[in-house]
Amino acid sequence: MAIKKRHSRPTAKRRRAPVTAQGPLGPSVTKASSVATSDLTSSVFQHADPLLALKLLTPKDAETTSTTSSLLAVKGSQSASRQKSSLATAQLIRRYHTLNKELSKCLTKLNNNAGNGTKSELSIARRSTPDQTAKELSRIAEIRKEMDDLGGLDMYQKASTLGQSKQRGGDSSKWLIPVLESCRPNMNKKTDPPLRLLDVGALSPHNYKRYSSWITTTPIDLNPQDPLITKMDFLEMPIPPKQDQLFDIVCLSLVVNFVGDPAQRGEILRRSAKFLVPGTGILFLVLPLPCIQNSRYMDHELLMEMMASLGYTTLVNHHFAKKLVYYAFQLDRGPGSSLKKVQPFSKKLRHDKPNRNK
Ligand SMILES: C[S@@+](CC[C@H](N)C(=O)[O-])C[C@H]1O[C@@H](n2cnc3c(N)ncnc32)[C@H](O)[C@@H]1O
Repeated sequence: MAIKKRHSRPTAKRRRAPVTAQGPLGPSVTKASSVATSDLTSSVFQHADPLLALKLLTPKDAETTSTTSSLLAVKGSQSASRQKSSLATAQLIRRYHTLNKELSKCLTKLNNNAGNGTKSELSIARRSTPDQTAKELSRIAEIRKEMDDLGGLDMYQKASTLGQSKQRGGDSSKWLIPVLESCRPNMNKKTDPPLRLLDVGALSPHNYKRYSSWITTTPIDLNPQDPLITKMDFLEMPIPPKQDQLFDIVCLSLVVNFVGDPAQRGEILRRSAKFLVPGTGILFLVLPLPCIQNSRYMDHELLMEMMASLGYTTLVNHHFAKKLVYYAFQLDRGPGSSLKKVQPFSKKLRHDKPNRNK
């Protein structure tokens, strides 16, 4: 189904935003076994189950979410000093993303080798030798070590917080607010029930605080940087069982691109629809501009098709800024209507240009 464009672009006021955090949702985090990482002994590599071997390679005190985000949330065990220059923070963020993606690829391969992949993945995996598995494990240990040396997820988040500081242009909520206002022109912000916003991957619990009279926020993150943020993996967050527990807004600001595994990226988008009120719910999606404008495989039109297949048939608004792209989609699926099985979108070359990202 084609996406309809609804509103013209609002004039976003440049404000830093803040909010009300809601109660705990119940963490879904497990600790991985605490065995030294650097000790890559051949006995580990010879382990019959590569996933078990991987656990043995998990750094001491590393925190992981259970299955879905697997071992991506490596927490820095060393206190690296806070990087101040914007170049340094940008470099750190970029390197962390690259490592995260490579780590996901290695983990997927191992998972397939352990017999947990799809049919076609498994047939490829069956051809991999113990040597290849050992190589994979060794590379995973190297990646983890580098992530840890960088300061882990914690340092990545601190760098990202710097990236959203006032001096660097503020956080992305300032674009969303006028969009929400345009969606609810008749809302009485003082007397109407507040809009419920789920902020996934929140670095601060205060992004919408300024609007707390009409927006109530539930901030969650894999590794909360503030006690008001609930420690929660969105991929494991229980889907609200009742209609009146659904959210009016789900915010995925720079979260989808953070996730290294393409299947998990898709799952995050697919899941978002299950948390929203059908008919009025808004998905706020923020991505780095190159993900849409400089990719060989993805562009604005394909994203529209994918989102429409999930029920997001109205593009309420979008904005291509210098570095980021902002989307507000409305979940149009009516109450009670079930989604047809979504056809998979296979990886197809759309822009065969040498300077485009792979
Ligand atoms: C680049 S930061 C984005 C922060 C903020 N939303 C912003 O716009 O600046 C990505 C955050 O997403 C979080 N994240 C990634 N996957 C997640 C998941 N499955 N559940 C919850 N948080 C997740 C990471 O822990 C990280 O803090």
